[in-house]
Amino acid sequence: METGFRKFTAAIDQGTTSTRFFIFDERGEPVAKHQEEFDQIYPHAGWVEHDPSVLIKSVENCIEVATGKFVASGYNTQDICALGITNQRETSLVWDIRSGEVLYNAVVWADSRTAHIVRQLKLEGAANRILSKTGLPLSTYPSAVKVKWILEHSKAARDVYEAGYLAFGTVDTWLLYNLAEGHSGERLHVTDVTNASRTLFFDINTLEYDPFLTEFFGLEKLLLPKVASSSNSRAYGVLSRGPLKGLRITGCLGDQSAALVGQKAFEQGMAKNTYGTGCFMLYNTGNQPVLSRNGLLTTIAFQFENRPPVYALEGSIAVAGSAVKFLRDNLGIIREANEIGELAMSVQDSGGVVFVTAFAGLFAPYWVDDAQGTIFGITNYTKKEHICRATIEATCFQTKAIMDAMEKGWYSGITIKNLAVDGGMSNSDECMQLQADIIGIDVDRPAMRETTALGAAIAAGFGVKLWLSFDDLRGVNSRNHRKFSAQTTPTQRTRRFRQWERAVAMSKGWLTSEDIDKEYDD
Ligand SMILES: Nc1ncnc2c1ncn2[C@@H]1O[C@H](COP(=O)(O)OP(=O)(O)O)[C@@H](O)[C@H]1O
Ligand SMILES: O=P(O)(O)OC[C@H](O)CO
Repeated sequence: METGFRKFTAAIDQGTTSTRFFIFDERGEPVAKHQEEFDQIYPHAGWVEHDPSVLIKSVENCIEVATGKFVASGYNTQDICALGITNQRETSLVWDIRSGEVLYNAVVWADSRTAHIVRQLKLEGAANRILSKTGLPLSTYPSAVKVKWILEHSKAARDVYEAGYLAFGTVDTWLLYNLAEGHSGERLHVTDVTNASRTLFFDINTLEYDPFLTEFFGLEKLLLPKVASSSNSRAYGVLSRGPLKGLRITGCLGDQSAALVGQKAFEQGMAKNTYGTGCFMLYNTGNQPVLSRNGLLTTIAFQFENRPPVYALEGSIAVAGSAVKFLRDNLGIIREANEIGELAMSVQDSGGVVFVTAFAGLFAPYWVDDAQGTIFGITNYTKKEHICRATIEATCFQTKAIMDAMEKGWYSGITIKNLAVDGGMSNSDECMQLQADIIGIDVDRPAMRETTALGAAIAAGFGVKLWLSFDDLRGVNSRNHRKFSAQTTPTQRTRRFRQWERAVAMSKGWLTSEDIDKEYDD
């Protein structure tokens, strides 16, 4: 049994596929955790929703079970000094601020039902202005278009909007609204700068909502959450129920930002790549937002209290672990996600198969709405092992395309010397070896790969002054990194990547404008 006074930090990690709760010690080692996968709702092709009440329930369960384990190990909950929240970004919810009644399922970031709205909005010629304010392209990915769709299709939401009571939130805001309260017992409607920077309502230069943007989307009456720094001693209140009731919440940030913090990539020039449901590379550009001309996003990486924001260039891949899940749940090629690596490596190569996993168009650096998942190069020789390999390679090739886009940009003189990785798919040695083989630089994986949750816990720890400077984190999550080095020649890499690029080019234009404009009944 552990004795003695220790300071623990806790983190809720509400991801796309699962929810987790962690309690970390001061070296960033998890001492208790619980994780639950929850149902994805796919009402039509390209649509993805989450049940808002399931999100809350899964967080409550995870807190309850992990806290039970913590106490059973002899620890005292009084020694947990702060809680951080991190979440899938862009996923959008609306509710009646008077009653808390939710008015539609959460429309998930990867959902592409808004392709027709985006096509129309692009015709208005404001895309460049929007990009320079928000760092985001007009696409199906950010929140604004999802909310616009909800208002066009849900009478209940529209009525509450017209009456001026429709609250909007990303998942962090939704959780804080339901599971927390302010220091005077008030209900919270709050978010952090990183989540706000994914909505298309927020100007990342001024750190304020921009009326031009809400007007552009026709959403002037929407109630937007207050925006606070990612590490903040007061804005996020305390937990209002459960075994950790009263625990201060002093960290809140989007999951990709949290992973950057968890990897301790605090300085300009540091980058990380997180292989979760999707895969997201963030490159720290310091205190200046840098706009990309090569299909990357500009985002707020994090902002600690009383400090200026830190920005990042981001390469977002919509489908990574979700393609592994697709092989498991839809095709039945594997029974468990962790089988894919071994199967992929049991063949010498993909046997000429290239899988463009554009389940809902392609994100960075391509931004193609009219692509759909396409498998090229199938022959009589093709076995499921080749498909497994091509599935992993799809994420690895997109990662290479993003690295190229970052390095090609004249704006920052970026060279990435090694790639810090984490997230579900990074658990597979085989996936990480294939990644190194495709990019030709070292892949660096920490032993403790729950960096997203750790990043939220670090933000929370700063909010209660557990740590005062980034130097204080020297001992946190620094043990046992593993390096994967390329076992390919430059010629092999170039040849394989060209084949991938050819496949991407051929997958474009599969959906016609008629397909895109097709509306389903709600
Ligand atoms: N050993 C593995 N090999 C390949 N993919 C994996 C492995 N373990 C998990 N995954 C994939 O990683 C994803 C989950 O990663 P995670 O970081 O938990 O995602 P999220 O935060 O989006 O919920 C799943 O889609 C799963 O298919
Ligand atoms: O659930 P993840 O980890 O793939 O992350 C989702 C992203 O935040 C979406 O932008």
